Amino acid sequence: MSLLDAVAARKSHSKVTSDAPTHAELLPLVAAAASVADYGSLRPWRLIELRDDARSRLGTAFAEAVGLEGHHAEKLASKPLRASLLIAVVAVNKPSHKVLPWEQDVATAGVAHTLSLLLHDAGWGVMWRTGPHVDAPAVRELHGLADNERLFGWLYVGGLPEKVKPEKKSKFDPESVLSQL
Ligand SMILES: Cc1cc2nc3c(=O)[nH]c(=O)nc-3n(C[C@H](O)[C@H](O)[C@H](O)COP(=O)(O)O)c2cc1C
Repeated sequence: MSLLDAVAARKSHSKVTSDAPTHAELLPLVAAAASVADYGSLRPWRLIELRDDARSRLGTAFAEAVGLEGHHAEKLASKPLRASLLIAVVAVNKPSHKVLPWEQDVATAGVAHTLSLLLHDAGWGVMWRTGPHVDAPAVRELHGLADNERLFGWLYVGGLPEKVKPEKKSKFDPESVLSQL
């Protein structure tokens, strides 16, 4: 499959099986994703794998963030269990006289998009999720974020279900976004 076809075929998978790539399988994909354009080569990002109990702890942090208890808390706390592997995307704002914070954030987003594409291409189901509690203190604390760090959400990663819903994406007209000066 050409790169063009692989990129065009990417779609998110909200429902995935409990399979997940191993740490060793992730490494070459992360290494390739690190090739995104990065002004000043600051590498203003890092990634954190959440597996097993770490996902439950994230769910507890979600519930703590909104002060929920009982059934509602359980429902919210189960959200991170939708995939066996969550990859937290962390933007790390590095001190720089020439590279603005937003320019660093763009590199971080690029890494997350590229990694999700590579995972998709490797046959995994991926969905990037943030949700309303991504900046909550309990969630930040769980990930051990420093003051110069911000969570850009999680790539939920799992196996592709046998029956994947047929593509419903509407046709996109590139002329609508590509103009000329
Ligand atoms: C930074 C970011 C955060 C997102 N957060 C959520 C989210 O919390 N919940 C959600 O349903 N979709 C979220 N999405 C959108 C999905 O990842 C996905 O792109 C969307 O469902 C459209 O599906 P598609 O990627 O197949 O076009 C987010 C996307 C990005 C880039």
